[in-house]
Amino acid sequence: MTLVLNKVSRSFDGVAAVKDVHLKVEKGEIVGLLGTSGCGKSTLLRTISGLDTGYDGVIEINEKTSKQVNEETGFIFQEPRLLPWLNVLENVMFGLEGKRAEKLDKANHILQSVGLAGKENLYPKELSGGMAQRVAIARSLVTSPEILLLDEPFSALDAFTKMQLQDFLLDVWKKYHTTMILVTHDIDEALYLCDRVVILRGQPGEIVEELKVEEARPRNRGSEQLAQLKSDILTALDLNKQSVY
Ligand SMILES: Nc1ncnc2c1ncn2[C@@H]1O[C@H](COP(=O)(O)OP(=O)(O)OP(=O)(O)O)[C@@H](O)[C@H]1O
Repeated sequence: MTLVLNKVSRSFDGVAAVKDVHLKVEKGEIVGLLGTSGCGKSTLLRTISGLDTGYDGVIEINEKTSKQVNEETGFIFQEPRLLPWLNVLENVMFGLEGKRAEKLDKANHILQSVGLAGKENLYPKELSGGMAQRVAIARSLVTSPEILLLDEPFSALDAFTKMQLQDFLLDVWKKYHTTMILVTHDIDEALYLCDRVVILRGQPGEIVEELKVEEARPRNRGSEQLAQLKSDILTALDLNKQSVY
């Protein structure tokens, strides 16, 4: 098991944000965390990454517990957070340690492997939103994280770019089999990408349901199976109301 959360709770100033979360994630799984605003999805992701250590309970990554920033994890935010004074290659090299030649080699390799060859010398202001987010993902992958934590990574993008980036993420997964935890508000995105969708509800947020998405990839975004799962998720979120009009 790559990741285990055992009875994880987090409060801020005595107010509970998440409560008694149990979650197990297998190596190479893509797991979606879905829930309405404020149910603690980002809080959970931050505790897993070690960016937030003020939680109760136990988090194990590869059977080790640590309340430090977990080097096994990479974090992708909603916005790319590239350094504007560095070009694409330098941004990807930024988080690496070691000799410059080795860093260059690794950064060039990852850029090549995720289809960004030829973009090395561009600066962030010259990139589209989608391209910048690809670079952010490459910057994270270059450190070979065991688990990629993605906090609404495509929510700032237009619908078409978003779909392209979802396919980009699946290409990355095919190459590296990186375990991924994806926080999203977008049910279609969760169903297109994830092996399993975990639904949180309430304040404090608690896991209320988990659904497996059995459909083989590449998935058909309009399939009946995904439509049925979407309906199940809306019901679990209490959003599948029949019209009374
Ligand atoms: N640093 C903090 N200090 C105080 N309260 C916080 C802090 N971080 C989160 N919270 C509170 O914890 C609860 C959960 O927040 P969180 O951002 O994890 O929810 P979320 O499900 O990710 O929401 P959204 O979907 O809107 O991003 C909220 O009530 C929020 O106000």
